[in-house]
Amino acid sequence: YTWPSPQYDTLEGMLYEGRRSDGSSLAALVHPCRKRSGTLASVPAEWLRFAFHDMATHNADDGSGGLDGSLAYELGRPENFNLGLNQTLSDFEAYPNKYISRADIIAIGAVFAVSTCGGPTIPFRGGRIDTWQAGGTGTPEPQHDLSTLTESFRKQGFNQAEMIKLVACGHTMGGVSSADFPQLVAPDPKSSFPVFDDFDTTPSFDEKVVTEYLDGSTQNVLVVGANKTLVSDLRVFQSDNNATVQGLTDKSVFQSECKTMLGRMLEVVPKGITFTDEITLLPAKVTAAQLTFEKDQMVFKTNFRLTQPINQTANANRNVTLFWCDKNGDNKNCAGGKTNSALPVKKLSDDPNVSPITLNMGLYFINYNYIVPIDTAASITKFWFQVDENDGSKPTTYDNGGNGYVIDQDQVLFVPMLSHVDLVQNTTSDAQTYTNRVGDGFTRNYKLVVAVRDGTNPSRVYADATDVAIQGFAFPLQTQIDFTPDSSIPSQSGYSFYSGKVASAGVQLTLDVHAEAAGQKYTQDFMETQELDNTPYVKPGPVSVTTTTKSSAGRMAVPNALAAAALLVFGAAVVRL
Ligand code: HEM
Repeated sequence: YTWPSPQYDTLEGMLYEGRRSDGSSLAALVHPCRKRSGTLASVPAEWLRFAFHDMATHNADDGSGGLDGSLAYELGRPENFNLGLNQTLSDFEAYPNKYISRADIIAIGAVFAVSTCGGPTIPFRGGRIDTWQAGGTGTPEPQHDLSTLTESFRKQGFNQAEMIKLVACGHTMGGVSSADFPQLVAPDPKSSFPVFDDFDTTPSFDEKVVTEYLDGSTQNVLVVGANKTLVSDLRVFQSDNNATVQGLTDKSVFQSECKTMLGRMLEVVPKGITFTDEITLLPAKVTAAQLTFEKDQMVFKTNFRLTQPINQTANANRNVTLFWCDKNGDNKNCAGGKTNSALPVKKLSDDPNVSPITLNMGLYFINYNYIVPIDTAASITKFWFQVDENDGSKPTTYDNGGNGYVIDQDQVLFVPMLSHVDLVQNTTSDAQTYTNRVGDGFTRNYKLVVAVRDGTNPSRVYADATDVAIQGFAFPLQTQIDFTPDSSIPSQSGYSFYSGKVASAGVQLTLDVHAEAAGQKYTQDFMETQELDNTPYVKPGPVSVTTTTKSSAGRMAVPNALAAAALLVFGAAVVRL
């Protein structure tokens, strides 16, 4: 792993922090093994079933279908009539973006669902690609006979024993609803909510579905229901004389078989898709690195995330220091032996419940936030971190494998604090000009500002704008915005400002900002727009400049401790002005 790996970084964040960067949490919708308010339906069961039904239209014979988000357009089919599937769709709407497809969100949802209810942690790889239309058919239904069911699973890529395992692993959570199958579950005339008959006696992800079936105590209506046409679990489980289910009664075998089978299920995708590597937790992670302007000052903002075992507090004496080198001038790339450094402006500890996956690993996160002023003439070329526990042990340097975390350009910079969004109802004439909107929602009208470094002389300043997080999984926004010089914003410290406009019905617009100049293209990738001029302003922290006596250019000779005698420490104002 080398930073930046934007797709990996984004998927890792969603999986292990369970939320978008603005804090909006996907994991909190399902964790801890939640029931929905009102219906008291099992949210994890609904999410797991959603993944199964999206996948189930895969056809191994021609490689079509699979986990591709097509279920969003198939909810009108009888096999998908279910309130839970519709609610799950709206649970997921706000989370996909340029780097996390809707289908990846569906898979992550299934991983969370299993894990938060005591099931195994299913390994996750990303890279699924979305479709924006309904796909083929073939989802199994309870009235299907055994050969139809077996054929349906064969097309999904599973043999008979695997079918049995998958059904057992799926039907350990949730149950059958009187709203959908009144022939199996009698509605309660006194209640406005449907009645759920659970598949087994526990809401958790466990082997009870199998052991209760085998010991004859099961209340699973797909086994013991009065309507014998609809008892598909009985047909499936006994199709090999119970041999496969008998192999699933042990707790740890059930967990490990389901980990394998559900892991495979989540990787049934249309042909031609290349998965990422398995997304494993990054023990030390740089997030939200951005060079921008805030209140007439160029600033560099970033966050450094460390893990901490639950039940252990982080060492209170620990110093986590951000270091960086100038990009221009005498001290270019720290060649003059001078290194800039700063301590965090904020330290935030995450709740261990941030994601069921991280919780199950026994970890939580500590985030060190940095905001430092950058002199525009000197600018910044790369940064790194040093963690000093101040307990006599050697400090640890995190420098991206030796090269530092490189900021590859300062020619074009997105300026969230000067950008603005207005939320307008779709009925207003302003929104009518925007064709890609959903009937009943809102449109966000954005005014976006970028700073262009003087001397760049761009022939074009523009952004690729993407918004996939749209209500009802409407066709996503993928468009280009042109930016033009904006004389209403005074230029400052060698930068001039450009602005552009876009409208989106979604809630997660991101921008890849570009400036083209003299055959060069400068890009700031994946800039988020959730906070814009509502970004809370935090004054940049003080900067120190440390001078090392022996600094070999190119190699990062990090001073051992800021307090070491050889170092000269100044306040920012002293050094920079
Ligand atoms: C023979 C294949 C299958 C059939 C015929 C089948 C049928 C059903 C039926 C009729 C329901 C009740 C739905 C309702 O009340 O609206 C249900 C629920 C459920 N199914 Fe399946 N299913 C099959 C396989 C699977 C698989 C392979 C999984 C996942 C791995 C799965 C996961 C679930 C879950 C989690 C629920 C509970 C949903 C809730 O409580 O909201 N099913 N299934």
